[in-house]
Amino acid sequence: MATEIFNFQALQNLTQIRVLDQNAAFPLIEMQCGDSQATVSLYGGQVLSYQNSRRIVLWPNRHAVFKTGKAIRAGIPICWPWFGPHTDATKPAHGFARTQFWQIESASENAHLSKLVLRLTENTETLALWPHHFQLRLVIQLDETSLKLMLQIHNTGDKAFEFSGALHSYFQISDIAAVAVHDLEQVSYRDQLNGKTDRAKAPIRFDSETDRIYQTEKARVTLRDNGQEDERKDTLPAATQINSFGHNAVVVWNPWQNKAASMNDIAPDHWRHFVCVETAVDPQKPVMVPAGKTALLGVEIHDVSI
Ligand SMILES: O=P(O)(O)OC[C@H]1O[C@H](O)[C@H](O)[C@@H](O)[C@@H]1O
Repeated sequence: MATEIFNFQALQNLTQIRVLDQNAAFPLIEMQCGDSQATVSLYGGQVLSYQNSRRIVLWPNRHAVFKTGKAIRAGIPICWPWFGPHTDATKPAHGFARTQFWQIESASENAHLSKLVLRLTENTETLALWPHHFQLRLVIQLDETSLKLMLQIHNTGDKAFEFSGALHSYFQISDIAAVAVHDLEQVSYRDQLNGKTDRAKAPIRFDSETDRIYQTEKARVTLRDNGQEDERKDTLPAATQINSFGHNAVVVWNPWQNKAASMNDIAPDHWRHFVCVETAVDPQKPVMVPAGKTALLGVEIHDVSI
C-alpha cells in the first residue's frame, strides 16, 4: 500500500538512492554520491541530514520528534505557503508543506550525481488551510561536493496566488560562539525580537537569541566556523557557502538557551550546535504566481576552504 502511495517503485534498480524501511510510519530515503550522503523524509519533503566527505554539514538533530501534525526540527524543513505565524492563529506557523507526506516523483543516478524529485499536490487538508490548487516539486541533487534543493511552485489553479516561505536550513556548527555569518554586512534587516529595522557593518556573531529577516536578493552567504576544539577534539575550521535563488530574504535564527529549553525537540545545550540560515520569501513581500505559472526557490550548499 505504502509502496503505491509513496511511489517507491521509482527507486527500483537504483543503488545510490534507497528507501530505508518501506513500512515505516515516517519513510526515509537515503541518497549517496561518492562520500557524500543525505537522508530525506517523505514527511515534510525534507532533507534531514547531509554530510560530505569531510564533515556533517546540516544539523541532523538526534532528538527530532516524528509526529503527524508536527514539523521535524532537522536538516531543511520546507516552510510554505507562508513564513512565520499566520494572521489566523488556528493555522500552523510556517504553512503546511512541512507537515504533509510527499510522494516520490522520480529518481536518477550516475557516478557524479544522485537526484530525487518529490511532489506535493493540494488535498482536502491543504485546501482547508489555503484555498489554492498547486503542485510543489522539490528537486534534490547530491553530488560529491554539494547539495542543491530547488522548490518548483506551480500554480495549477485558475487564479493567481501569493506565497512566502523558506528553505529553513539548520547548519551543524562546532559552537554558536565560534561562528560568523558573512556577506550580509550592510544589508537591512528586520529584527523579529523587537520589530526594529537595522543594518550592521560587521559579520554576524552570536551572543544572545537572534531572529532576523535580512532583506536581500543577493545569492551568496558564507557561514564560517572557527571550530573551537571541544573535548571530542573532532571539530575543524570550516566554511559553508550558501547560494540562494528566487528568494528576497535570508533569515538568521538561533533560539539561545531559554527559548530552546521550551522546545521539546532540542536537547539541553544542543542549541549551541546549530544555526539557521534560511533562503526565504519575506511574508511582508510575498511572491505572486499567476495561474498556470511556476516560481522557484532554491539553495545550493558547498564547502569553501578557509
Ligand atoms: O519552531 P518553528 O515553528 O520551526 O520555527 C523556528 C523559527 O523559524 C524561523 O527562523 C523564524 O524566524 C523564527 O521566529 C522561528 O522561531
